[in-house]
Amino acid sequence: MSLARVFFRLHGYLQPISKIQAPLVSRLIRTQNEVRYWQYTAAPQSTSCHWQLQEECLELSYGGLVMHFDYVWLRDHCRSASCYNSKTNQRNLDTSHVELNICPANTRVDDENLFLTWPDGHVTKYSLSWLAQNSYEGQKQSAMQPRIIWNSDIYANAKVPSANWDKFMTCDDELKKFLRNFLLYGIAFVEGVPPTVEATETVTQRVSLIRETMYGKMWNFTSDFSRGDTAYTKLALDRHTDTSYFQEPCGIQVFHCLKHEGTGGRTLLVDGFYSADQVLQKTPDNFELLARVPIKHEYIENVSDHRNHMIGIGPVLNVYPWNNEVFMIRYNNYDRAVINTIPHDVVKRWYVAHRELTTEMRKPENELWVKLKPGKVLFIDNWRVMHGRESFTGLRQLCGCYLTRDDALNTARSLGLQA
Ligand SMILES: C[N+](C)(C)CCCC[C@H](N)C(=O)O
Ligand SMILES: O=C(O)CCC(=O)C(=O)O
Ligand SMILES: [Fe+2]
Repeated sequence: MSLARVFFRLHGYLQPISKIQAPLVSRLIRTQNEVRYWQYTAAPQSTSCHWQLQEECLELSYGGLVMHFDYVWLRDHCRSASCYNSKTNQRNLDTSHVELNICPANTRVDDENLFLTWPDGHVTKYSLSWLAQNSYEGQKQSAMQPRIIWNSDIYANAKVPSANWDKFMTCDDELKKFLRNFLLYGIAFVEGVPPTVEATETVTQRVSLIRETMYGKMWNFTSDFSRGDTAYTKLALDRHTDTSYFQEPCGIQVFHCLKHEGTGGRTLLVDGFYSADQVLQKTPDNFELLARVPIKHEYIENVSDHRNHMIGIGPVLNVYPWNNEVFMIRYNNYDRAVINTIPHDVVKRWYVAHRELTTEMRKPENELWVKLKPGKVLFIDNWRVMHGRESFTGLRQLCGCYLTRDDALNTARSLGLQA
C-alpha cells in the first residue's frame, strides 16, 4: 500500500505536509545564530479593507491578509449579548439552531468593524482586528508557542540567567522572567534552592501542580534497583522524553540532585524541536512520516510491590495540522513498543526517518551537558527537550517530580505571557 494511501486512511482530513502552502521553514526568521518563530501582530500593516460575498464564505482583505470566513462560522461566533456572555467568556447561542446554509441579508463595513444582518434581523458586529487575529489565514502565519530553537552554541550565547530562589519565591517578575525563558528554550533553572525534597516541592508550586504518577508525587531516587526501570541504575541513559507510554506524556520534568559522592552523572539536554526542524529542512518526507505514523510506547513493570502496564500511542512528532508547528515529541527508544500497526513497506521508511532524527539529536553540537548540583533545580519541557545522563559511580540522589503542563501555561498566561 502506498504511503499516501496509508496517510489518507489514517488522516484523510489532513493535507500532505508538502502541499501546505507556507511550510514551517519559511515562517522562521533567522538572525545571526538565533532562530525565532514569527509572532503575529494584530496591528494591521494597512487599514484598508475590502470584502466580497462569495457563494459559501465572506472574503475579507485587511491588514495584508486575505481571509475567508464561512457564513455559519460568522453566525456561530457572534459576540452580541444574546449570543455570547462576555462575563464568563462562554457561548450562549445554541449552534444547533443555526441554519447551516445561512447567508447574511445585509453586509456593511466601516473603518473598524464588519456588520452582518442575518435573515431573522439579528445583527452581528465584528471588529476587523478581531477577525484578522482569529482567521485561519492569520493562525497559519503565527506560532502558537513562540520559541527559540537551540543547539549548544545558541543556548550558550544566549546566556540565559537562572532564577534566584529568594526572588523566585517572592517576586512575580522573577517568576515571569523564568517562565519566559522556559517557554522560549524549553529548559530553565532556579539556583540557591535548599537541597531538600520539601524545598524542591515548594519551588515547583510557584509554577504548576504536581502530576502524580505511579512513581509518586515527589520522588527521590538512587541507583537502588527499587523499580523496574534503567533510571534506577548507574548506567548511562541516552536522550529521551519521559512517560512516552502515557496517552498524554507528562508536560514538565523537574530534577534536583541532592547529593552525589562519585564521578560522572552529568545531565544531557537536547532540543528536540531543533532536531525536528533540521529533518524538516533536509528531508520533508521524513518529517511527514514522523508526524503521521502513530507509534506505541509501553511501560511494563513487574517487581515486588510494583505492577504497572502503561501504553501510549502517538506519532514521534506531534504537529498542529494548520501550520506544521511541532508541539510535542515522544522519543524514547527504551520504551518504544512493538511496531505492529504499519505495513512493512512503510515500516522501512519510518525507520529511515527515525534514523535521520536520531542522527540530528546525536550531533555533538546539539548537546548541552550540565552537572546538576545541590541547590540548582532544573525544569525541562518534556514535550520538547530530551534528557539523558552519563553513567556514574558512587551515591547519587536525584529528587524531582512531574508537573502538569496546563497549569504551568496557565501561570504563564496569568503573568501576561503568550503560552
Ligand atoms: C523520573 N523517574 C525516576 C521517577 C522515573 C523514570 C521513568 C523512566 C522511564 N523509562 C521513562 O522514560 O518514562
Ligand atoms: O538520573 C538522571 O539524571 C535522569 C534519569 C532519567 O532519565 C529519569 O529519571 O527520567
Ligand atoms: Fe528520563
